[in-house]
Amino acid sequence: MAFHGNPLYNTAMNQTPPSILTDLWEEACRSSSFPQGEEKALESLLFNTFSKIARENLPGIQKNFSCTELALILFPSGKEFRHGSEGIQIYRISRNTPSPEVEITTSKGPEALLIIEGAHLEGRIARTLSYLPGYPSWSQGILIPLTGSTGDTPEETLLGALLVIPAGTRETKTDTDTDTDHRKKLKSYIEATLAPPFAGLLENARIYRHAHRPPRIVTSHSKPRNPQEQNDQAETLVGTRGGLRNVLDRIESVVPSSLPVLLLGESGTGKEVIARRIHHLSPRHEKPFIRINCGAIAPELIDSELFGHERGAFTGAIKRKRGWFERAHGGTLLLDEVGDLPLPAQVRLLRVLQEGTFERVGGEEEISVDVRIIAATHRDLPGMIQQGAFREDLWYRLSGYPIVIPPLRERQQDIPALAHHFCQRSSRRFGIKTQSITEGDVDILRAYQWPGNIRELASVMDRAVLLSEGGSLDFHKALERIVPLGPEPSHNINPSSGGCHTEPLCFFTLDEAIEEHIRRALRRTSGKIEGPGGAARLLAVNPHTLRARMRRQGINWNEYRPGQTLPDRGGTPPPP
Ligand SMILES: Nc1ncnc2c1ncn2[C@@H]1O[C@H](COP(=O)(O)OP(=O)(O)OP(=O)(O)O)[C@@H](O)[C@H]1O
Repeated sequence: MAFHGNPLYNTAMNQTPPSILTDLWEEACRSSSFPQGEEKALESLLFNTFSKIARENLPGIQKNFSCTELALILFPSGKEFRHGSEGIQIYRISRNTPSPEVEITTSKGPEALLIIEGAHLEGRIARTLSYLPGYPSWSQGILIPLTGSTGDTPEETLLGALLVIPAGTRETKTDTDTDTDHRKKLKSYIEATLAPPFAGLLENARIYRHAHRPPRIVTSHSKPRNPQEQNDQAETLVGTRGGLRNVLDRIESVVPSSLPVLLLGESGTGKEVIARRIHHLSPRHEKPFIRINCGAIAPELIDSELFGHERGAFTGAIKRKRGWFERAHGGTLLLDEVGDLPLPAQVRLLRVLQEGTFERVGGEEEISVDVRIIAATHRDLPGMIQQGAFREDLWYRLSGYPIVIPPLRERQQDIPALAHHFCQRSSRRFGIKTQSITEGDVDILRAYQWPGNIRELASVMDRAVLLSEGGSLDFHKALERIVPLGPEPSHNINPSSGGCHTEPLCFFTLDEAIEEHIRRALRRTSGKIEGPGGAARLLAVNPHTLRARMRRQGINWNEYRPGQTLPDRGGTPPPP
């Protein structure tokens, strides 16, 4: 068999490269092609991602492994599925075609009763396929069932199957033992790495189709409560006709259900705004929306904050306290910076997600809650999984419906609308009437990279409006304040190296550089963190995020308050 004896291939079998999952998820989330059906998503997933996977993780796959055909078999959902095989869709992808095209076959073929009861899933799929005309040799391929949950119930449903036909299968009448062994390894490799994301993709597609099934029923719940709220929503989420359109489509699809949602995006891209939007549009909108910044709670208090505690559970627990899960009952809980959750809390969270139950700290009573979880993070969770800092099972639970929010630099079409929005907001806030934004201004804003994303744009606009004193806006000036053109001599000189201009002698680690940058901001703001003139605005980050970061890096804001003794390091950067 083609992949026979390739040591690199065997190495790849033993690992689950997280980049594969990330690539697939990102591709699946970014793809706006679900409305047109899965074929487009498949095209990009299979031909871009699968070949990337092959290139990066299974060296030699093209020469040696070469699967001749890949097929995705989709089963009709729910009741329809139980009544027969009509409606099975088969997406055949042949790698031998010079310019690959996805061939779609919809089976109107013979009725074949297929009831999924968990056991012998694969045998049943294979049997059903054998009824379909034209694919006699498929039974020799590697069949991976793709299961997921398409509704609010945790029950697993068969969504489809992935069929990989290794080269030579058609010609080979009988497999040798070694071949079978390799096929088994290949199967478990695909199962571990590809099946979950593919199942997620299909689940997403189904939810999307379900939500867009004509005629659409709009319940009174899903309408905004009053015109004011409608205005608020329209005002807070800018970009819905531009770069956020795909995100909006995905939000619309998920709001009717209670599926957990995972918001992925850099800091300041609007994850919290989007989480609020999901809540407001959902049937839960009259119940609480609670946001918790997981990174801002001291690790020893996390359990008690999330799940509550009983009186006397620990020193200082003078009375029973309900945790955030209980308080959010019926509503939505945003777990912001979920990557900062310590591992023991991750275990408890997993249990709530799986069973909907937990106990208060120091308590025995089992409490059940009905809470929609939205998790958000700017961190690389798959990377953290590999380092053992984030549980893989929790990642799968949370990422049932991932939404990737693109950074501002990748959605420049939103810049004019956002700039106008924030210009009006800043003018109102400071009572300063400015001249309007010109095309030249927009060009300047477009040329900037926005590492702090929309939060940074908002604070640049605050600065531009303040500096304008009622005249024209000067974005060169407003941006200069954030990106100083030259180094600040007193802070950027490393005494041990004789200066920072000789790069290799004063190359700080990223953590050191971040720490020093935060300290500089605190020096400027005299220890003020939040609000106008605070370090969070200067750094264009959320104050909670900044506090969490400071705690992690052992920075005490108090040291920078007037009248306090300055820390030893003063203006000196950390040693290289
Ligand atoms: N699409 C948008 N339209 C209008 N304002 C937005 C939009 N996205 C973000 N903002 C504004 O940008 C700021 C940052 O947004 P938000 O706090 O939601 O970002 P985040 O991704 O959750 O950041 P972090 O990861 O640092 O917590 C907020 O003031 C928010 O109102």
